[in-house]
Amino acid sequence: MRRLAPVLREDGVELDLISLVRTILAACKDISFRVGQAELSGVLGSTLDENIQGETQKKLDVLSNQLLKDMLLESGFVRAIASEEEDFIVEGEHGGRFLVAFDPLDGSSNIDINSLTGTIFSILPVPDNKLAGDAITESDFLQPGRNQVASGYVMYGPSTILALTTGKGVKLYTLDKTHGSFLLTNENVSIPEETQEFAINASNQHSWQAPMQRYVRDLLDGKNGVRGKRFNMRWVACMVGDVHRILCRGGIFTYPVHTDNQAQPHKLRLLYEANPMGLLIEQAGGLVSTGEQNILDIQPTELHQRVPVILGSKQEVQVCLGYHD
Ligand SMILES: O=P(O)(O)OC[C@H]1O[C@](O)(COP(=O)(O)O)[C@@H](O)[C@@H]1O
Ligand SMILES: [Mg+2]
Ligand SMILES: [Mg+2]
Repeated sequence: MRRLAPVLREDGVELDLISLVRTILAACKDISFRVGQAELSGVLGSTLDENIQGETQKKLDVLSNQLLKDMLLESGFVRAIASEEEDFIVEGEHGGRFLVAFDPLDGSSNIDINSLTGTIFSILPVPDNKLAGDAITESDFLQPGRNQVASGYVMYGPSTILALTTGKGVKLYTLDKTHGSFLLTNENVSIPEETQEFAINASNQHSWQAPMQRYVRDLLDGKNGVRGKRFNMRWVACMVGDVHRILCRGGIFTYPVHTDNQAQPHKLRLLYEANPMGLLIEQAGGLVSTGEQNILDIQPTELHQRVPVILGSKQEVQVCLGYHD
């Protein structure tokens, strides 16, 4: 099986970007080890702190953030980082040509129950108008998802798996823990266009808007309803796990608008959840939307901006969007 770097070189990926991806993966290998050690290395449980989004930080959220932040900022390839666990951007070397936004540990509520978690990353170019010595500001990160030069996730499950796109399709790599290399295990991920599987947190049903209510009701009606087929439901409570399932066998995933929480009507974050996952899904032949527009076309206005998300198998997402027209 082939290793990551030669595969990326063959895809024509520039050397600095390959080195940057390898830096992210070095941190992820460390996170993977610590997730596996769990109770044995005292990393389970919460800290006494909250992040800027008002969520209690788990010890592994903080640890994973620190590992990624330190390794990226010392790498020389990264000009600045943005993270779910950092209130503001953090600047690195002045020479770096890339910006990295990441969710250091996705699916935090799964940490203490030994269930799926992951790291999500988005790599953006430093804007052309920035000279080598110029300070990077938050606005430099506010680029549409289409600008991403690469995105991916590392999933910490029974195997540690990397899903990566550099704009030429999506490839999966599995971490061989015997010698620490990510080896190519699927060179061309392709999401089936149709599906009979959906993922939504149904406990929020009371607060969905009318189109989503109608769409899910029709799914639940099964064979005798307007859809004429039975749908199955899955919910991992970790976006990485749900997106991974969709890359493997199709499906639709949505975290829609909540009408009962005006202060925070959306859950998922644009820069380090929706955009990187959006690029992966699109590159694998799927579709991503807020219900109104393609997620990758959104012009971000805030670092920790949240958006509604509908993604997955092309035809099923189109059906769902039909209810929103
Ligand atoms: O707990 P809920 O409401 O089902 O939400 C689950 C969603 O929240 C998230 O866990 C948010 O990610 P974090 O753990 O990084 O905050 C997603 O991964 C997942 O899809
Ligand atoms: Mg997350
Ligand atoms: Mg997180």
